[in-house]
Amino acid sequence: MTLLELKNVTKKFGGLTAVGNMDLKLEKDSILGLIGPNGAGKTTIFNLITGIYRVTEGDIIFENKPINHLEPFQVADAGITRTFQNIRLFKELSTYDNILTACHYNTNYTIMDSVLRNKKYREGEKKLHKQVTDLLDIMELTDRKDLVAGNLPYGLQRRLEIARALALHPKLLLLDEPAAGMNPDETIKLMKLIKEVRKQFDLTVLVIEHHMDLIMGICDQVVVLNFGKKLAEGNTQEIQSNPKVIEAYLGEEEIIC
Ligand SMILES: Nc1ncnc2c1ncn2[C@@H]1O[C@H](COP(=O)(O)OP(=O)(O)OP(=O)(O)O)[C@@H](O)[C@H]1O
Repeated sequence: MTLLELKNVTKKFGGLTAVGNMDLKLEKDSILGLIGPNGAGKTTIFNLITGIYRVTEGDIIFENKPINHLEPFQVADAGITRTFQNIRLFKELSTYDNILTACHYNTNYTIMDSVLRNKKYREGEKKLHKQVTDLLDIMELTDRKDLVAGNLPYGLQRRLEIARALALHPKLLLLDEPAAGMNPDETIKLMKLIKEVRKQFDLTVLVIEHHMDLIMGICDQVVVLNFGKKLAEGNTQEIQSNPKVIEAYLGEEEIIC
């Protein structure tokens, strides 16, 4: 079943076509990798899906409904969350509180309940605490829960961003360069975590990444972009042996991995 579809999507910035006539299908429960050289249009696609940018032309369909007119918070409500290329945590808050702020989105008590500290509020808070504790555990951040997020090592900040995105119970998770700045050991650990959370949360994942070992290690399908256009798509083996991809992108592998 197709969860997300881009139909003939174009995004122009003035005279620059960042994404041109893009068709893309993302099957439910799959992990799709989006790769391509710098400036190929990958992050623009994330910004279009999440409502940060408006399409110039075309449609974005999620669960059979168009979402390209929705505001970012409505896209999140529909079940799509993301992480950012440039980490966007609340750097002064603790690891725990960063996840808690996202979990608060799921509460059903009112301001009045919290002022009165009534049963509904207390039960809601207990549920929140459990959600945060579970996410800390899954992302292996429990022993850092009291640390200020800005002081976490880079790799753990990236894991915290994923934990925060998961707090909204997404159906589709968009990861923008989740392994950027990570060493090989951290990358291997991240790959394992992404596979685990995909299963545990029944997630579909769209991931942008320059680390080819991560893409080739976790993706079911890969789409290669070049100058805002689709250059190739297929499974990891097909992509690795595609001469057009090798020429435009994978030939650079030694530099980017
Ligand atoms: N808000 C914007 N205004 C003008 N041009 C933009 C804007 N956002 C992106 N672009 C341009 O669109 C093109 C695609 O950019 P995009 O960030 O999507 O590429 P990318 O594939 O994600 O690159 P990278 O791997 O470096 O992150 C680039 O030429 C970029 O300069």
